[in-house]
Amino acid sequence: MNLEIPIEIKEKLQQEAAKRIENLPDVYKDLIGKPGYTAPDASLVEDAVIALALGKNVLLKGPTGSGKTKLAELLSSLFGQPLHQVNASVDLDAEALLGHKTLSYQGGKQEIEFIPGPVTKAANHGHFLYIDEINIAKPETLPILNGMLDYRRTIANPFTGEVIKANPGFNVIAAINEGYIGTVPLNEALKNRFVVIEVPYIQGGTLKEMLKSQSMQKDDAILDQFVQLSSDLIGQAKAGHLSEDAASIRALLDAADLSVYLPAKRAIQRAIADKLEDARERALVSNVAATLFM
Ligand SMILES: Nc1ncnc2c1ncn2[C@@H]1O[C@H](COP(=O)(O)OP(=O)(O)OP(=O)(O)O)[C@@H](O)[C@H]1O
Repeated sequence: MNLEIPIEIKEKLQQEAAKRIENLPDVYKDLIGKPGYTAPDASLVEDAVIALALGKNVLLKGPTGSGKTKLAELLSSLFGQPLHQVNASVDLDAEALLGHKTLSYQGGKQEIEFIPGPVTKAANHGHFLYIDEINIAKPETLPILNGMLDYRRTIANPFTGEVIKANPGFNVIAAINEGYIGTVPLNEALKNRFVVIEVPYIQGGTLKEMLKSQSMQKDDAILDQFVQLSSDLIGQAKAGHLSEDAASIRALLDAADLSVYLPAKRAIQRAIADKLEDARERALVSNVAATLFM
């Protein structure tokens, strides 16, 4: 079976992308190749920009696949700053944040060299730091960052004995996915150092616009059905019948893309239902899909 994207679709996508890029102000041009973030309302981006401009740390709080990483990329590009990223995990330790020592050979001589990690690089260069899934990290790891997150904007580097000082332009964005399995409530002292921006799943007309620009599915009526599917899945998740992941926009985009080549119900089964652990949840997603798609 030939799964090559039809040339007309590729060309159309390229033309649309070129048109959008042409109309962008310069600061957005860093986003070329990465479709940007679509906000549920203008105040969300505006509040985050103001908080960052005032030197506050911003905590993006929202369910999986709600666009937190896209928003962090947009914010750093609006400030014209590169983004250094930490993907938190239970194994996250001081070395993964600050850097590590290694042996190097200079002119035949062995030396100990410090390789800076994302926090050190962002602080030294006055860039943005993005800590994704910050509430998955072990609670004892993150207090290392406290000094960097408050007015001191410095921390002692335990590996070199030097002080790491944040240069102007340094900003911190973190993301949490509250209630997700494996996460722990964020330590109060840490949470206290952030301004919180809620990042919900986009809905209705905003979701349709985003799907139109990011999905390969271009059929207006089918996109409307996907928007309705999203709303129904969010409703079921809110009522406690489905886990929040089922309503992820990331999974919805996958389903919409697949629906160009597969019947929509099968696309939804592959991209959304089959990811769920619980058989009843899988059946519920299939039933919701069956009410909307033939
Ligand atoms: N509001 C939005 N604007 C633009 N794209 C979005 C939006 N919401 C979701 N997406 C799309 O959904 C996918 C997931 O987005 P992203 O990785 O930013 O989510 P996330 O909230 O960081 O997810 P996670 O919590 O799983 O890390 C991306 O392909 C992105 O393009």
